[in-house]
Amino acid sequence: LSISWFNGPDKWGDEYPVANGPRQSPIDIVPNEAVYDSSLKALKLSYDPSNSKGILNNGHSFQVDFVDDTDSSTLTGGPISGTYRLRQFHFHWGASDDRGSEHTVNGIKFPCELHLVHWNTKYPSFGEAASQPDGLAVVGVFLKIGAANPRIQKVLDSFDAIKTKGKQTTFDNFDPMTLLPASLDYWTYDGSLTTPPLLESVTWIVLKEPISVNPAQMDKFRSLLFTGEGESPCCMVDNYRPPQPLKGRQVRASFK
Ligand SMILES: COc1ccc(/C(C)=C/C(=O)O)cc1
Ligand SMILES: [Zn+2]
Repeated sequence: LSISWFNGPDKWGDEYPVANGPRQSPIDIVPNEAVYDSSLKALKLSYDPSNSKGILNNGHSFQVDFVDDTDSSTLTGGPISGTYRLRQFHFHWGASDDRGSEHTVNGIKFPCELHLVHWNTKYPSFGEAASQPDGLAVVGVFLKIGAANPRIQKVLDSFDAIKTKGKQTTFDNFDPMTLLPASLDYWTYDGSLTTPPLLESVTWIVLKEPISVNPAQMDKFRSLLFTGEGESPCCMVDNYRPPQPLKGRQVRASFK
């Protein structure tokens, strides 16, 4: 699966017709139009740091992969029923601080967005779950420019070892809980993967409260390359899909 952002999101529809489907992501979240749903449960995230395996430059972002053969790192509660296992987390960011997030809020773009990808254990595998309408649950967290974030530094410090496409390195004992904001208030809606194959299998859970990074930390994201070793270097930036048509979907809020 090699998607290049050069034949950007506008052309994905040629190869992946679902790109123009009824439940595509990301979307623009309009808080005033979100419906408070008192039946929404609190998010329950329970992660085991020993499950973190490695960090990989996959040519369109980087991801931290988790051991997901037991229920030791899970998402329950929130808008979902059953148990979803953490598979990986990754980010999307811009070439400058005025863009980079996939979801927007009242049209506002954040400089970066974190995605924690979980899959429904009612299915036998991640791949199988990814093709089911209730197969995945992704927690989205906005990053804003502000105070330095000591908890993200371990991720950034690994970048020199994964600068180019296909490079990976070990990444032990990392607790993704440390990347979450104080409040777990969220918006939720039915959507899709935001990169090909754009499968419409994601229950999105977007946290209202951003976390912060300082400008130097944000610049570190931009030191990664889309390109492989020995190829003419192309900075890994602007790896975000823009908001897609809501097509009548309702966004619910877990908070008033
Ligand atoms: C089955 O192949 C897949 C490829 C990518 C993805 C993800 C997790 C995409 C995204 O983050 O938008 C899932 C499955
Ligand atoms: Zn993503």
